Amino acid sequence: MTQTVKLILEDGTEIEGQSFGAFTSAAGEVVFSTAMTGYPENLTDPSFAGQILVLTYPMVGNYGVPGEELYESISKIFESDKIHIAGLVVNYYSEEHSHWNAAKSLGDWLKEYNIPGIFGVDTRMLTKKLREKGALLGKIVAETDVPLHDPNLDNLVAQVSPAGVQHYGHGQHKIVLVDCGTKTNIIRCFLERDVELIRVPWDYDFTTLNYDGLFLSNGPGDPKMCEATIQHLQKALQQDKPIFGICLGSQLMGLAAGGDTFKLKYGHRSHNQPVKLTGTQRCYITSQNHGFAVDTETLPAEWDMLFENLNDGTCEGIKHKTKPFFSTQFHPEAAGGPQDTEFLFDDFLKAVGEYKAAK
Ligand SMILES: NC(=O)CC[C@H](N)C(=O)O
Repeated sequence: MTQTVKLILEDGTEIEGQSFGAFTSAAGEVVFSTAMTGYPENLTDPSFAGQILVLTYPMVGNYGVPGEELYESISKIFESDKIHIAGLVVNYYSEEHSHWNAAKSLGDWLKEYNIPGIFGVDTRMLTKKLREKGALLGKIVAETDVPLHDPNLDNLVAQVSPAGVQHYGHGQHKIVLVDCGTKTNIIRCFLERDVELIRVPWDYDFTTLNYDGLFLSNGPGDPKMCEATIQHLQKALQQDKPIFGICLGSQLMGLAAGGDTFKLKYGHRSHNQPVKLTGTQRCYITSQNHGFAVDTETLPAEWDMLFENLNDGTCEGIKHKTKPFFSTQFHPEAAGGPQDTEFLFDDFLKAVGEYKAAK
């Protein structure tokens, strides 16, 4: 027996569907992802905080949710320690699941974190609407109504960033990871390499630390909310130590460099976004999940666009012309999605090695 719930959008659209997960109401920004798999990764990616996620792949839940396993005290399976989305919208929810490592159903997992899901929604119609009008505010309404709420007005990074400093791994390169809502696969990617990782909160003054390279993580919401990170980063940009940023980290690098960011109409969320490496004809297929982008036109003269999105021409990463600073708007750590650009972690650590050798 399922219960009826509604998805209501700010433009007045009301769609009736069936409840799965928690039978509760929630508001957020409604965004869509065209990735065909990867809901365990997406739902636990802190970058999705405040968002009601519409999955365009028609059948969801059929492979269940894996059980937790730990790796160096972090999750081996998930991208953080909880579900971050505000709600989930699917066409067909598969109540039966089957997979070798499934431990529970998607619906039960959502219930554990009190997150509502709605199924039986024409997600094709909904996605067309979001593409035409842009991302809209919306809410899933069960018994009690809730007001619409724009999560981009909140400092979501402060909500998902850790409270204290943590250390991981033993390696020759000491990397500071500024955690604005990092995906654990970024930590795993570093720990598989020759790295000692110092994970610090988003507003921590890392400029006082002794390190070889600086990494800026992904994270939720509007990058302009991260004033403290931008200020610290501006100091780091005065030095020559290598810096690498992913997604929100790329936007923060752009802002700290003196450039601007803007909100994309409906964002890029999928596992098959084509990006071109500037100065080459080389194209990579990438995993993406973002609603903002660096405005390439506003970048100071000493910076270049590093990658370009081949669908809409927007900036997919930036690079300093002379110093070892670079970033990607896409996710080289994947999880989920293609792993084709994971070599960028090696490129960064190579730059760190070269910096240390030159010193
Ligand atoms: N995945 C991310 O880091 C997203 C960055 C930022 N919150 C955006 O939506 O553009």
